[in-house]
Amino acid sequence: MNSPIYVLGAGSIGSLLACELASIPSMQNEVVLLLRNQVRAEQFMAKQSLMTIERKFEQGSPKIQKKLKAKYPAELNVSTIDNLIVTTKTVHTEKALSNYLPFLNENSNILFVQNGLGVIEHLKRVIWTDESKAPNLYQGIITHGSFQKQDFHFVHAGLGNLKIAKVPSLNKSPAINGACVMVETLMKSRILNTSYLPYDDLLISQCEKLAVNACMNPNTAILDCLNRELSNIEEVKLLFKNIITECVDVFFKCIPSLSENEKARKTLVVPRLLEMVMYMGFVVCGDNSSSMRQDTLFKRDTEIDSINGWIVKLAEEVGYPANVNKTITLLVKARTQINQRRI
Ligand SMILES: NC(=O)C1=CN([C@@H]2O[C@H](COP(=O)(O)OP(=O)(O)OC[C@H]3O[C@@H](n4cnc5c(N)ncnc54)[C@H](OP(=O)(O)O)[C@@H]3O)[C@@H](O)[C@H]2O)C=CC1
Ligand SMILES: CC(C)(CO)C(=O)C(=O)O
Repeated sequence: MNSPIYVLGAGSIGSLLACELASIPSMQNEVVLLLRNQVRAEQFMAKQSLMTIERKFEQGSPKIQKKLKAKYPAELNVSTIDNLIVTTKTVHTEKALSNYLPFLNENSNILFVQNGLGVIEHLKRVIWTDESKAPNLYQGIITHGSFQKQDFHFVHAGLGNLKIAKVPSLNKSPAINGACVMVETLMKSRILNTSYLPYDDLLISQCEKLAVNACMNPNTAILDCLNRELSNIEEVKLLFKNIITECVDVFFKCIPSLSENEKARKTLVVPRLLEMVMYMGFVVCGDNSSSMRQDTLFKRDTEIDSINGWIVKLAEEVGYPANVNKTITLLVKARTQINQRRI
């Protein structure tokens, strides 16, 4: 790798990716965290610039510690950022990215590893309006589970995978649509289990993950419960079925590339997605407190607008009444404000 990989969003997922990258021999001094401000940078330095990841899925929960470089906007002294991974929550993406736009150009590679949909489309509308000058954009879908134990100390609780695809661009030649060196480097990590897919295949996975998040995240936040507490309740199963039915209708009404895709037609079907949601939510991640419940408990804004809210937004554009997802979205926003008002 002849230029650093910057990680914007050194939280549960960003820190996991940064440490796994730093574990690759050729990358030891080539991973740079982009922290929010000088205070955060000083807090990291107070930890001797060590990031800790506990591998809970391995015998004895071994800790890996990596000494990482870290910068904040005012002290970044480079001409360009060639490779950037964005792992902020979706709701913070635009503001976080705004500090680094002067360093990004049409040759830069940006990988977004986030739940939900709509972020890249939004950034293309408000920042990269001329696609010929936009960076090479990649979308990542991650099923690893990670949570913060202490500042700059995270627990890699669930072993999963990372799927990546190049987001199609009208102005980029097909040659550029292959995996860049940053993606190839991520694929060298055994733990991350990274694969590079055609975009149409990734989009199907992204919709599957959205169905899981659209059911599990808001309802655990609204009802303030662990994932597994929603299991074996007929009313929850019916609610999930209604949420997923609206999601599937919107997928095929609003995303042309999906409606023309035979594989999508066979994969994104309600009964199959309902079983996947309950397996992922109640079994694989049953003991988790969902990221959205954690955000409401810690008085943080949630990603609801990129999940159920994105379904509602697309549905409104075609006059489809996604009333279940609309109600869920409103309830999460009410729960968020109730918690934020509490002393
Ligand atoms: N955690 C998980 O298990 C999973 C998460 N995901 C998805 O991955 C994405 C990231 O989630 P996760 O890692 O859990 O989120 P976290 O909240 O743990 O991390 C987000 C990080 O972004 C940082 N950040 C926010 N604004 C800025 C800014 N302006 N400049 C620099 N840094 C900033 C925060 O910094 P600070 O510490 O200073 O607030 C925080 O460390 C989300 O879309 C999530 O849904 C997907 C699958 C599983
Ligand atoms: C699958 C699930 C719901 C696991 O908690 C998740 O992705 C999240 O919490 O964001």
